[in-house]
Formats: sequence, C-alpha cells, structure tokens
Amino acid sequence: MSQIVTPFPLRRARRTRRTEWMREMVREHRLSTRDLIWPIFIRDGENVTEPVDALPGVSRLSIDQAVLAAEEAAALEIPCLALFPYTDPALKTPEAEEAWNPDNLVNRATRAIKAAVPDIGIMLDVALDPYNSDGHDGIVRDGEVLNDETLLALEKQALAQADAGADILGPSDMMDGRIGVIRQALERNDFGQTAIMSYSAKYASAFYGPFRDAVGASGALKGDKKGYQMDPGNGAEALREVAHDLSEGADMVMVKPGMPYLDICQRVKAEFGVPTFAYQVSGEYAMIRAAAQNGWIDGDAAMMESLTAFKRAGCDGILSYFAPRVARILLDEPLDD
Ligand SMILES: NCc1[nH]cc(CCC(=O)O)c1CC(=O)O
Ligand SMILES: [Mg+2]
Repeated sequence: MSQIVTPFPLRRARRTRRTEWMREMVREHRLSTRDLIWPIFIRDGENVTEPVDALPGVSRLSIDQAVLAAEEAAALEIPCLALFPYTDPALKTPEAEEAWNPDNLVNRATRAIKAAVPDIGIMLDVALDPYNSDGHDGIVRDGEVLNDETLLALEKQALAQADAGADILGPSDMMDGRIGVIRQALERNDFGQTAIMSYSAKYASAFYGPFRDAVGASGALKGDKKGYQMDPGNGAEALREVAHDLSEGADMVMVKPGMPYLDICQRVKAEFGVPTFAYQVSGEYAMIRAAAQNGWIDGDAAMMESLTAFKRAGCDGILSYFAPRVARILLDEPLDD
C-alpha cells in the first residue's frame, strides 16, 4: 500500500478554536490601545464640535474641544494624537505661508494640549495642502508642483511645529529629499529630539476623499496628486522610498492607505524591521461606517478585524479615526451609541 490511512485526523486544528479562552491563548497578534494614533481635525472658534458629513462620528473641534479630546485620549491610554487643520479659505495662498505661522491652528492647538495634558504625544503633518490655494502638497507654479521650492517651505513649517512642541513630525507631502532637509533643520535648531514618522509609501489614492472634505482641501485641489504620490500598481518602489527616507533620518515609516496595502506593510516590516505604521485613512473608515449604518455589516466587528489585520501584517501601530471607539471596547468602557 502506498497510502497511509489513519483512522482519525492526528491534527485537528479545531481543537484550539473551541473556546474563547483557548482562542485567546493561541492568538498570535492582538491590538492594544497603545498601538493607536488618533487623528483629529481642528477648526477655529470656541466650544465648537462640527460633524464632518463624510466621516460619521468625526467632528472638527475648536482648540478647547481638542484639549478635551486629548484628556479623553489620555484616559483611554491612547498614546498620541495627530492634528489636522481646517483652515479658513481666506488664509490659503499660492505660497501657503500659513503653514509656518507659529500661531496657526495646529501650532496653537499643540501648545494648548501640551499645557493641559503634557503626557499625550502630538504628531503634526508636514505638507502644504491645508494652506495652499491650489490644494496641492507642494508649491505650484505654471501648473507644476515644484519639488525643491517646496522643501524650503516644509523646512519652515517643520521648525514652527517643533517649536510649538510637536513630538513627531509626519511629512506627508511626498516631495523628494524632504526627510533629509527636515532632519537637518531640526538638528541645527536644537530640535534633535523631535521624531520623524515619514509617510514614506503614500499612494495616490481614491480613499482620501472624506479627509479632503474634512480639511476643506477638496474644493481647492486642482487636478490630482499622481505626480508625487505613488502609483497603486507599485510595490518594489515602496521599499525604495522607505530605504531613502531611512537613509535621510526617518525614525519611523508609514504606509498609506492601510487595508488595500497590507502587502506593502508586511514587506516594509520584513525588509527593514523599523517601526512601521499604517494609516487607516478616511475612506476606509467611511466605508465601514456607511456599511454598518445600512445594516450591511457589523461595524464594530469589522473595525476590530480591520485593525487586528494591521498587527498581523507587521505594523507596530495604526493611525485610525476609530481610535477612541476601539480603545473603549478594549478597555471595556461604555460606548456613546
Ligand atoms: N498631505 C495631506 C494628507 N495627510 C493625510 C491625508 C489623508 C488622510 C485620510 O484620508 O484620512 C492627506 C490627504 C492627501 O494627501 O490628499
Ligand atoms: Mg520619497
């Protein structure tokens, strides 16, 4: 007889799936509140909480409300907030000067949060799009998004953000050479401890739509960002982008969007072993929320599953608009709805 037949399966994978305690005991990856970075949107005014239509459950907050969000984050053991501004259209210019105004919305919010909740981490986006009347991440002249001129603007923006007290700068603009320029400027100006999480593999994605509404950039944007953000068909190029940013001084790297790019997360972590983050972007959040609102999926289960998948892919952390809700579930705290 060439075939060995056993009377019963020696290996029954279902043995370790029978009970919740056993499943938990053999689970390879789990999500913690410590893995989360919570992106919030800042607007002017006082005592304002303005819902963002395309992001159910997410609001633009005036600075006083952002301070309350920071207190909430600390209570929920969320280590870090990422702040994004909804800039008054009257302040948007072709040269995006508001980006390095020491008193712009995110710099003021950073100071206010640091004064009230010193232990919460603050990450700020380095990119011109919220301040640029062209809606682009770089300075536009004659229809061209200029690389090297933009670097000079990003350097000024980064220094103003470090001076406001940001712990982590997140260059999200995809100009070439920006990590080196920002790192050197920080070192020269006594901000040697300010960390950089580079949006290294940032794709030209349709999943950013709700974010652009939230920061008021969608109306301003002329054209698309394919001339500087990555082509969704490329994988090896993401590794070259990460290598480049690490060589220029990035401390941590990010893949964005998240769920459609889990293969990239895994390759980056396997290849470089550096702190690797994913941004579960606005469109990913909106899809889960919208399907849940229609009763088509279990929203909380889909949320937990999607975030656990990032850990399985090798991510050390995730930027997610779900952060406070996930944290409440992980900590067994009551939910608002
Ligand atoms: N440079 C801006 C920036 N920083 C973060 C996001 C998107 C985040 C999200 O969709 O949640 C974008 C949008 C863009 O590049 O157009
Ligand atoms: Mg690059």
